[in-house]
Amino acid sequence: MAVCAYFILKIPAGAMMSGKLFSARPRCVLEGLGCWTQAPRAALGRLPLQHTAPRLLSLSSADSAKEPSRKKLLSEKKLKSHFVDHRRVLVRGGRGGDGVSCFHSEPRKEFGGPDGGDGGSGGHVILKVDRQLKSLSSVLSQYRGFDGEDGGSKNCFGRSGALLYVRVPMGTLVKEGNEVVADLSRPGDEYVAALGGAGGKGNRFFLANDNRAPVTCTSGEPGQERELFLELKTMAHAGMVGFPNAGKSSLLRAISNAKPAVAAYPFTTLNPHVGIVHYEDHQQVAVADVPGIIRGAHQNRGLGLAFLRHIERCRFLLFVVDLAVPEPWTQIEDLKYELEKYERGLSERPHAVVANKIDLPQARANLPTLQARLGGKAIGLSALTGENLEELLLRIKELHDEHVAASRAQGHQLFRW
Ligand SMILES: Nc1nc2c(ncn2[C@@H]2O[C@H](COP(=O)(O)OP(=O)(O)OP(=O)(O)O)[C@@H](O)[C@H]2O)c(=O)[nH]1
Ligand SMILES: [Mg+2]
Repeated sequence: MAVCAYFILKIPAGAMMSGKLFSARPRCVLEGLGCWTQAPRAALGRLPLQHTAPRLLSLSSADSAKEPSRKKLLSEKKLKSHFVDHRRVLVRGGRGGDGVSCFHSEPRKEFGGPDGGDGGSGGHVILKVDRQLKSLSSVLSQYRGFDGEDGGSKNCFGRSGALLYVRVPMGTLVKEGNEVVADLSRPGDEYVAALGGAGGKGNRFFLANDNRAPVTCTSGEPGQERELFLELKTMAHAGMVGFPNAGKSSLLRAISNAKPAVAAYPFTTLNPHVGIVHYEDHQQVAVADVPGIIRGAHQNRGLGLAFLRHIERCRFLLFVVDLAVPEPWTQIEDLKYELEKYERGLSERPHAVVANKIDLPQARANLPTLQARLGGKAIGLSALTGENLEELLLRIKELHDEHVAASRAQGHQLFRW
């Protein structure tokens, strides 16, 4: 199944304003709020709102000063045609230029000897990471490198073909057949997809003691030809997984400036969306929202699991459950089971459990049981009203900091959006 996707990356204009740890709340919800201070974790459940310094976490917003964006949002269906997360590409290196056979001749120098130059070599086709790209949609189905120029008389060598760069998004996996040949997961990564052909030799090259007038010249070689499969694995720090309608997209809208569609029917989200959460210390955490998973997704029920490739590389996960359904804790078991079916060990990544829709009475009643089952680790909140969002934000930061520390200890390069 061809999974197409599009993700929205919007960095709020207010993000760089000083004194804002986080700024992306819809105005209607938080209008009039001052700022949030970092309260002790135990007390966070009750949301103490304090209008005191120091400003650590601000949900009042730059938005309020900002004019609403007039940019028209694309529907999920349209996004599908804009965002491509896998592509088959035929790449062929440039052909080498031909060598030339000719002889030097000038007045009073009848046998000037061979002077046919070599052809230039063909240009390579190179895949190069471009951090601005977020989809493979700009990648065409075929690329042919630039040909080398033919050689010339008077020992002139042909010019080599220029390199042809194909820009791909960060997180592109290059496969040939079933074999992974390159993983372009860091900024600036390059991969030579097809080598250019060698240039041919002119007759000057064949000059030898026993052959003073060679007429032989060779033609340039064709470039390498390969069929490659590009697969995009979105690179975000956190990946949100949950059943359809759990409120993942609502949550992403609430904590970042991304605008995924929200509706009361399942499978509203068809494409991954990435939103950026901005913290006061200028840290930016990318959070990905993917389509909903249902029980049996590994047997291709619902939208299947193919889109999980977009959270495969997330450093930590957010399990989002709808607390208003009967026995919401079973959702977590089902989600973990499906993740394990997709990739072993995926469900054991560092994670947080987000119990959404706490504003509903039946949800509030379910929270103590869920907490008891999870040892008090669930974060009860409401994406709709904004209740207790800051506990989630702090937990995301905690998980991110742990990941940063672990990466530094192992000497890994950190990636930034
Ligand atoms: N009462 C209440 N409703 C919510 C809350 N969060 C989301 N909803 C509603 O739940 C419905 C589904 O929300 P979405 O954000 O689209 O859910 P989703 O998990 O992204 O769903 P899919 O994209 O289909 O997987 C919408 O009608 C939301 O308005 C909440 O905190 N409280
Ligand atoms: Mg959604």
